[in-house]
Order: sequence, then C-alpha cells, then structure tokens
Amino acid sequence: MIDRNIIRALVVETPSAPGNLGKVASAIGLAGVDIGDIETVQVGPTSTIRNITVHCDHEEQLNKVLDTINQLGNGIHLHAVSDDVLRAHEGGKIHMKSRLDVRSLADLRRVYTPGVADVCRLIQKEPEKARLYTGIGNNVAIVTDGTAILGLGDVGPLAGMPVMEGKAALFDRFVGISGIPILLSTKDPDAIVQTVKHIASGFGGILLEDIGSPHCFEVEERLKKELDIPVMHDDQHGTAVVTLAAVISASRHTGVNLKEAVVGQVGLGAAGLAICRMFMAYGVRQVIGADKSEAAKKYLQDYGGETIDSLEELMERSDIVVTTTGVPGLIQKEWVKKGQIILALSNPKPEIEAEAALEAGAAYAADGRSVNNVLGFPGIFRGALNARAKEITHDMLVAAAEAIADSTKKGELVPHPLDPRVHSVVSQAVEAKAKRNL
Ligand SMILES: NC(=O)C1=CN([C@@H]2O[C@H](COP(=O)(O)OP(=O)(O)OC[C@H]3O[C@@H](n4cnc5c(N)ncnc54)[C@H](O)[C@@H]3O)[C@@H](O)[C@H]2O)C=CC1
Ligand SMILES: CC(=O)C(=O)O
Ligand SMILES: [Mg+2]
Repeated sequence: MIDRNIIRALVVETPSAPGNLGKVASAIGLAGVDIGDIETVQVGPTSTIRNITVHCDHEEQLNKVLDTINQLGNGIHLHAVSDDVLRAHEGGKIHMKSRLDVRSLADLRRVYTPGVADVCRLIQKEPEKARLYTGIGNNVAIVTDGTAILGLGDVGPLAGMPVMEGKAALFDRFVGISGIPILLSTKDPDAIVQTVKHIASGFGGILLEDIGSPHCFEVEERLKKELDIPVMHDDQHGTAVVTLAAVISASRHTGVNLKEAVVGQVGLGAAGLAICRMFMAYGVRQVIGADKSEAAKKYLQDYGGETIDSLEELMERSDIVVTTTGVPGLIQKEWVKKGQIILALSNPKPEIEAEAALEAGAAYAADGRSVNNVLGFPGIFRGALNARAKEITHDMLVAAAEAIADSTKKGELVPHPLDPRVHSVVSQAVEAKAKRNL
C-alpha cells in the first residue's frame, strides 16, 4: 500500500432537508478521511447537489468512503468522483502573457519591428538599460535537474515540471515575479553550471530547485561565485529560513533557549545541512544528526555537529527535532518526548504526522505543508531584485527568518502562506538588509 495524499471531489446529491449533509460528513469522517471545501452546486426544492472535497491517505480509504456514501440510501446519491488535482494541472499551471495589447498596426510597429530595433541598439550601447526596457529584472529562472523532486527522489526533470510550475505560480501570485521553469537533462555539476551561466543574461535571479545533494552544494557555490545576480538553492536556504523562523517562534512560546537547546536532525541532505548551518550561525551550539549516508554525516561533523545512528536515541536527547529525509512515517510516536518541538518537513508526507506527535506529548509539531519554503523564497527574491542585489547573503536570509517569526500569530509557529502580509514583510526586510550591504 502506497501512502500518499489523494484528493478527490465527490459530487453528492442529498434531500434538501436538515441533517442529510451531516450524514454524508459523518460517513466521510468515520472512514478517517478529511473534508476540504464544500461547494453547493445546485439547490432544488427536493434535493441539493454539492461538490465535497475529500483528502485520503490511500486508495483503500477512498474506496471505503465511496462505499459508505453509496450505502447511505434515503435519497443520498454519489453522482461522480473527480480528481481535482489532475484537473487543475490540465494544460499546465502557468502561461506567459503580453503586458501590452497588440491590436493596431501602430501597436505592432511599437511592440515589434521596426520600433523594437531602436531598443536593441540602445541596449547594445548601454547594457544596463536592459533592466529598464525588458522584463529581465523581474524574471527568475527556476532550475532543476530533477534529482530530488520533493521527497520523491530522482524522478527526472520532466516529472519535476509540475513542481517548477507550482513555484512559478507562487512567485507570480505572492510577489509578481515571472518564474520560468528550466528543466536540465543532465546531473553533471559542470554541465549544470555551464548551462545556467549561458542562459543567465535573460534573468534577474536564479532559483535552484529540487537539485539533490551533495552535487547541489557545488552547483550553488560555483554559480554564486560566477554570476552577478542572486542565486539561491531553495531547498537549502528557503527551507532553512522558514525552519529558523518556526524555531524562533517555538522558543518564544515555550521559553526554550535556542543556544542551550539540543537540535536533533534526521536527514542531512540539501535541506537538512542548510538548516544545520543556519541554526549554528544563529547560535545553536548542539546539533546531533542522523543520515543513512556516511558522506552526509561527514558534512555534519565538519560543521561541528555530532552524528548518531540510533533514531530513538536522537529523539531521546533532542529538545527540537527537524526531519528532512523524504521518508514518510520514519519517526515512531513512541519516541516522542514530552515538551519536544517537532518539525517533520518532508513532502508530500512527513516523517511523523503533527497530530500524532502532539498526541504523544510534543509541545509543538508541524509538517512540511505549513513549515514550507513558500514562506521564504518569494519575498527573498522580491527583496533581492528590488535592491538590485548581486547575491543573497546570510544576513539577508536571517532578516527573512526574523521577519517571518515576527509576523507569526501567538501560539503558531509560522504565518499562513496565503497571508499576503508575510511575503511583503519578508521582501521589505531582505531589501533593506541588501541595501545596507551595497
Ligand atoms: N518543507 C519544506 O519547505 C521543504 C521540505 N523538503 C523535504 O525534505 C526532504 C529532503 O529534501 P532534500 O534535502 O532536498 O533531499 P536530499 O536528497 O538532498 O536529502 C535527503 C537526505 O535524507 C537522507 N535519508 C533518506 N532516507 C533516510 C533514512 N531512512 N534515514 C536517514 N536519512 C535518510 C538521504 O541520505 C539524504 O541525505 C524531501 O521530502 C523534501 O520534500 C525539502 C525542502 C523544503
Ligand atoms: C517545498 C519544497 O521545496 C520541497 O518539498 O522540495
Ligand atoms: Mg523543493
């Protein structure tokens, strides 16, 4: 049985009388399935039709819900089941649009030839004018080689495209950046660096996404050195920023002193090692870490962390636990210590469900849906582009983390990603820090 998030829209007809929707909701709840949105499609004198979105862990659970609703009878009918997620992806999620209307011959001559030739000549003479007369300063390349797509592993760049389109959609929605997916059919660091360098002049920044470790470290380091536009590997630094924000919030709520806390990390890849470096630079003194790869453990030791093989022992010794392995259910509920802060960040499924960790006594627990780099990367790039920064520095990342923590409501670890304020607050903090560094 493969564990995954299955989201379906159920088209259900019920008699237009009180209590019938409740029967359907109870049937869904009794199968252990979550209800998402409920949309009323049609209200008639005798019956009402609704779209009910359900979130299941696996096919068997979905089938159980469908069977149970079918058996309710008394005028309750399940008419259709549709896969909303696949439907939302039909035709892709993004589309490049013209900012200018091209209707008349005059428009055509202004937007395209012959008018455009003058702009070309101007940019040839004064290349810095490209920022003014093209969209380059607002374009960010979202570059992947497909080697660490979410926690799915090396599924290749093509299969990673829905994630890259998703990042582009978030860039547009939250900060108005044009994110352009670039799929690389090579995993060779030299070829990745060369290709990105060859295309970089068309972009104001480069977001590296879902490039696996350890080659992601070399790729990012070299590109940062060799390009004079901001380059950031999201899974490293976007994640580290948001995780630091969550830990700052948790320590404010619980009184845990970060400098004295023991941080246990499971999974020392791109995300895990960047989180470790960010925490240590912020003053965390004790990081203990586990990974199935000896090379990954060696990195942690080089940073001054301690490696450990037993996950149970790591859980026993840690005040704060951060997991980034991509392995659902890796952490057992019995290992959770009372009062612990647990961030199980793997997508699409965490190492331990937040509800299970809280039931087992954790003071705070969250998964990768809420503690997610979507809270970081849009505002970080908006701020860096606004400031015309040539790089994204550690100070800019810390400013982003503190801005996120400061905009978190009491009792929560991070703000909601749909809170539009958070992206502008992050962008302002990053821009201000970048301008101070210029
Ligand atoms: N919530 C968020 O914002 C983010 C979450 N992530 C999630 O973190 C996970 C890892 O992503 P990356 O760091 O980019 O991948 P990665 O491939 O660079 O790192 C994964 C690490 O986990 C280790 N690992 C795998 N199975 C293990 C096990 N059973 N025990 C111990 N270690 C194990 C691997 O050896 C590797 O070092 C993914 O599921 C991804 O979705 C990544 C970035 C952002
Ligand atoms: C959120 C993200 O970037 C990841 O899971 O890889
Ligand atoms: Mg990612």
